[in-house]
Amino acid sequence: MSQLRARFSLYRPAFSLEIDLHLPGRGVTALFGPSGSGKTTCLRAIAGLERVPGGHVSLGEQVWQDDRHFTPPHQRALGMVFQEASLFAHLNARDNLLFGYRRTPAHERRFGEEEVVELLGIGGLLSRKPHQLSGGERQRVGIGRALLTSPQLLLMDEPLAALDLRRKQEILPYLEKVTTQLEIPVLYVSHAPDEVARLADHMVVLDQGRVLASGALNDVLGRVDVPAVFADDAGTVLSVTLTSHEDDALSRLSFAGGDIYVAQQPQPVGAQLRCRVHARDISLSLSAATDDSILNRVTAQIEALAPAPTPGHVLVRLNAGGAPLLARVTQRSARALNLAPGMTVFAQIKAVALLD
Ligand SMILES: Nc1ncnc2c1ncn2[C@@H]1O[C@H](COP(=O)(O)OP(=O)(O)OP(=O)(O)O)[C@@H](O)[C@H]1O
Repeated sequence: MSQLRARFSLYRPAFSLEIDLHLPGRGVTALFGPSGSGKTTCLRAIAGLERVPGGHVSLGEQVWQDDRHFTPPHQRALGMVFQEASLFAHLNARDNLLFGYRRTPAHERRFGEEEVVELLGIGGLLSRKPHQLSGGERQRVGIGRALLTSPQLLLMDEPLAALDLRRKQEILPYLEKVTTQLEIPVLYVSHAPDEVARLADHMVVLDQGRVLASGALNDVLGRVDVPAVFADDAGTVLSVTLTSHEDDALSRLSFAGGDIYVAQQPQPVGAQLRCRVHARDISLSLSAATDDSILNRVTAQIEALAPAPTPGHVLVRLNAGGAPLLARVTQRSARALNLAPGMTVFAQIKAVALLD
């Protein structure tokens, strides 16, 4: 597995970036942070588009930059996808797709045209010029073009940011297919926590040019010391199994920490799903009170507490059968209940968003 290693510093008059990352050579790593935190600059430096003297960038055995050596961007085995797919206006979708493919030596080609066309569902679009495509379709062709250069790393800079919500929903399943079916690591820039929760396996949090956290998605999402960047969206992702469809229009989702009931889901029993649980949707209780209308309640241990970004609140990290959960409660309630690490509590889950 080719690990991505990036270590460099970059100085501008009003901004500096300090990067020292070891990233997994598989799956999707989200590079997350507020506007201006340095995400795009970091990606550009990895691509070689931004000069970072003294830095080191390598993918597995391939050293793209070190003290003695600098591989120019076009010789790095990487594909880039930006917010707007910059397709060649005079070429139809197929010729755009094949642009990089034809320039890639046959023995270096990893994916074929048919495979990529099918994966991205763009078979019906091939004869169209870019202006005859919707924004989402253009983006799918742009992703296809990047893939057909047979990259060993895909860099995506907010590929969905220019699309409205409907188009985003339309393209997300294709992105998921690309990232799960092709064995190609993806570094994915986003400032949308829900997008990250849906797509990423690994996460790096940048703030003001510094790496605040880097690790497995839930380890980072579950940290109580970095949520200022998540603001109101703090929360974790649960991996669950759909274990029954109930006769009152609910489906049961099970994980090691317990069961959760949600509105009936279309997937069959046995399906593996991911769901997002926001800290703002979990309240805590010391007893398993059943005289309220809350349907979902799991037992959990408190692992850590820290001030939440919202005034007057604390974030509580919980362990529910090994799964991390975050709860946001008022400081007043935390004091009244004497919440402390090691305590067993009942986490009442008011809402769950299915990601699949
Ligand atoms: N060419 C440039 N010259 C000088 N400063 C720049 C240049 N490009 C970006 N910056 C500054 O560098 C900082 C980081 O910018 P960058 O685009 O990497 O942030 P970002 O996290 O990708 O932001 P966004 O989410 O808004 O795209 C910002 O303060 C920005 O104003």
